[in-house]
Amino acid sequence: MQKLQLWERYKNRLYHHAELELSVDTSRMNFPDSYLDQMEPRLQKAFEEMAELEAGAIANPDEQRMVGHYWLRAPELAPTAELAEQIKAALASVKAFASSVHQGNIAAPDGHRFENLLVVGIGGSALGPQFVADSLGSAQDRMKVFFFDNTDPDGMDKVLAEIGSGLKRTLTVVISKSGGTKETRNGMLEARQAFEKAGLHFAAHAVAVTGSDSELDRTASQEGWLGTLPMWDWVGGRTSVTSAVGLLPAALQGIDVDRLLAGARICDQATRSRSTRDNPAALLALSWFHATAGKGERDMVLLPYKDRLLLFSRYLQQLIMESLGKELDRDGKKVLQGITVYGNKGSTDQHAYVQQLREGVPNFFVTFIEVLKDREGASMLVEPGATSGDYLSGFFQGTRSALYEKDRESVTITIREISPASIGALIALYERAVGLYASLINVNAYHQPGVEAGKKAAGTVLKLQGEILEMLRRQSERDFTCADMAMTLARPEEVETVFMILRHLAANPVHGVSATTEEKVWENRFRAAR
Ligand SMILES: O=P(O)(O)OC[C@H]1O[C@H](O)[C@H](O)[C@@H](O)[C@@H]1O
Repeated sequence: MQKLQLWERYKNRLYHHAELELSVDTSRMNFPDSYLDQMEPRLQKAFEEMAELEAGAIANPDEQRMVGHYWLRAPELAPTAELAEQIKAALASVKAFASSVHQGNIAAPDGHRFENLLVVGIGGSALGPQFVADSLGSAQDRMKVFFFDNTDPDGMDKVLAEIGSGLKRTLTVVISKSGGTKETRNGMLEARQAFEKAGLHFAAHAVAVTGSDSELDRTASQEGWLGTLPMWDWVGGRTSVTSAVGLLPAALQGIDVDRLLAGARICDQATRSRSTRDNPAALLALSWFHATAGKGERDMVLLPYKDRLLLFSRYLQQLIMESLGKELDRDGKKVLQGITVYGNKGSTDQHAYVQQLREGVPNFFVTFIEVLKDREGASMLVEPGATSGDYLSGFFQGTRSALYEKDRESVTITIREISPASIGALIALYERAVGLYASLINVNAYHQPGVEAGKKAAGTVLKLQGEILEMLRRQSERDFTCADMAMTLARPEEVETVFMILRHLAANPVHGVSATTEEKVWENRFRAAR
């Protein structure tokens, strides 16, 4: 298509929201103009399902749950007055807690204000808080934020080393909706040990965000933590960033959570429109449907031209892939659905994988995110008439054109600046797009049955490890190959798992297991150290 024709298509298709200063440009998606009309009946059905969801329908039938993240930004829309009150009360508690911490009314045991924040969580209980912290943080933050988002001991040591002697002025927020996630429990225990080693009483440094009466809730109350903020079963982990999960860390960091919520609320209003052309989330969902043939046939590459949006693709990976990646559709038919999401940031990726995007396997579409405002304050000229930010803009436009010339399609989202409101709007935009797209492809976006399999299998491995350790200790006079051990435990079919457990045990001193080094690594002999 010629440049001027594309310009016409740009003007024809551009969605712009004046108050949010947000645009969605689908002109570089090659669907015909008739596509929207053709998809209209399916879209209307999706809008209807969304309205039912917002009115409190059981939108997650597998878990018999309502899906209410939109109410978090507009409590008056919650289906009962009681829920509305709970949402308002939780927000008030978040703000009151953060303000007490900032004012020193809730202080470190040495009487000083808390200066650091250690957030312990995983999945939806970490990705949203991390994205918000990274996109909106600054040198003026009220607290410096750190994360434990895994059960990797070395990763935790690295964070603790960074905090160093600052631990005595560190507040720990442990976040888990279910309150039973092992990685988070381990992170909490490791944090507690670090505090105790430093002679500090963990409970005086800890606050929880969790569901009522969860394991974490009970621990927090038995040990007398500083507080507990609620999570509800009608908020999914991956859509929990506008609940206390995201708001408490953000408020403690000093981010204006009211503006974040306001941005999300305004975007929610816009994406409730049943007029497809006026609904930016519907336009995104339709673009995804077009690009992937409604079957995940192409990957979604996210290229935000802004360092502060680096973690957006990681955040969206969970939101999109956990919501859409489903074996069965809502009628129980095998569909193997999903959209693969990856990306970092432009212009950086230009020097990494954009080569393949332009010339290699055409199995993707791009979402560019353009941010008009370069920085606070003035910019130097890096050459006559051009700043670093002008270059960033030039590289964005150049890549968009270069890809389009080679028939690589893209959507561009433009925002004026990075602010709590625009981050809230981006979050809400994608939450809605995922919900609408899930309706279009008839999958339940609000459950994650596949995640349980790995958790159960990990439980089996840990149980087998217990049996192996017991056997090594009981028969400490002898050594075992993995095959011996599997036979001795009467689990010959588990020999590979036994080998992997033994190899890991011997690599770490805590269990007191030693290994010989044989020519073939699977013939190594293991014994309990005497
Ligand atoms: O908040 P939690 O209950 O600890 O859950 C943390 C994460 O764990 C799971 O594996 C789910 O798949 C995620 O959706 C969830 O966000």
